[in-house]
Amino acid sequence: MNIIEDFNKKDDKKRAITMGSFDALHKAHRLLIESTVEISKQKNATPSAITFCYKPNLKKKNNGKYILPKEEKIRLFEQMGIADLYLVFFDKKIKSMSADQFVKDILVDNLGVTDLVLGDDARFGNDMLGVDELEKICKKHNVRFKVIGEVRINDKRVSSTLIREMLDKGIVGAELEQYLGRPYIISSEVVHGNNYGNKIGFPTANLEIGLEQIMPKNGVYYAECIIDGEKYVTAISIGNKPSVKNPHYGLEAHILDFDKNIYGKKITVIPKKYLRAEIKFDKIEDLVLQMNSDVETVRKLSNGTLN
Ligand SMILES: Cc1cc2nc3c(=O)[nH]c(=O)nc-3n(C[C@H](O)[C@H](O)[C@H](O)COP(=O)(O)O)c2cc1C
Ligand SMILES: Nc1ncnc2c1ncn2[C@@H]1O[C@H](COP(=O)(O)OP(=O)(O)O)[C@@H](O)[C@H]1O
Repeated sequence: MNIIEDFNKKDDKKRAITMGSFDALHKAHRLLIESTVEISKQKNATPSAITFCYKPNLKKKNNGKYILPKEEKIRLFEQMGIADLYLVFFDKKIKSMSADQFVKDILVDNLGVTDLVLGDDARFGNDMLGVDELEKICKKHNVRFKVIGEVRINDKRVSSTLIREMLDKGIVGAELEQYLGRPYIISSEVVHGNNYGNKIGFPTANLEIGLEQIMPKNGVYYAECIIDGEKYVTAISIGNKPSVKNPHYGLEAHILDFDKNIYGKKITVIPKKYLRAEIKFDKIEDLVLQMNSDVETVRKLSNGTLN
């Protein structure tokens, strides 16, 4: 997949394109991308997408927080068959364009767009036009226009806001994934922690999480973890570990039946079920007892002796 960082490079490709912030790359987003890829196949066009770059301090929406880290978002676009991904800052010049100018000057003249696929709530241009007006503009410039209607599951509209609310409530695993249409994963490099885990008999791989990344609510979860392509049953804790010195935010993973040095490795964690809130223990022995009990719960959930 090509990652293109501005709209100025012209070529002679014909493109079917979709556009949006795609914060969660949830089920409705996936339908937009699937439709773009399908149209591209039929029309022999290049399947393309436009999405926003992150500028955490400038992007006020959702306090500058996002669900998908940039790297993960790129991976998902590629996996879904997008060939050209425009990862572009919406700078002053683009912001000041009307929808008509954007379609004509950027989409048609620069990018060679023949087909535009948008969600039913899409709006763009300094005039913030919605899909009815955008359809007319596309017609005028000979761009075929397709709107993907609302996606509802269990009577809820699938949206990035819904996904954010679910993560805030600690909803992960199958329940969350039906709205995402894909596994929910957290991928990061294993870094050094306080070196305390081994001392208390519970080595925990520490994953550093950017403060801009929206995470499931703090607490202990049953999870799986993928290391070098192998899957392991895992107990994770997300939060500030209030019982120990140097409390700081992160994700800690105790991998069951595992004993290897994995510092520096990129590992993937798949949270499956929220178990409990973080507790501030006064005595480390109590923390260890609780962690033992968590591991037993996780083991039972993984072998089906507990639901
Ligand atoms: C399953 C599990 C449950 C945990 N529960 C708590 C908790 O309730 N309270 C807490 O302060 N820390 C909790 N932790 C975090 C531990 O305090 C932390 O893993 C330990 O201090 C080792 O940290 P280190 O890897 O930085 O050395 C938990 C960790 C795991 C893996
Ligand atoms: N079962 C296991 N689960 C997690 N990490 C393990 C396990 N066995 C060995 N390790 C290794 O031990 C490290 C964690 O040990 P720990 O004492 O908690 O140190 P730190 O505070 O640096 O995370 C992991 O980063 C990993 O390299």
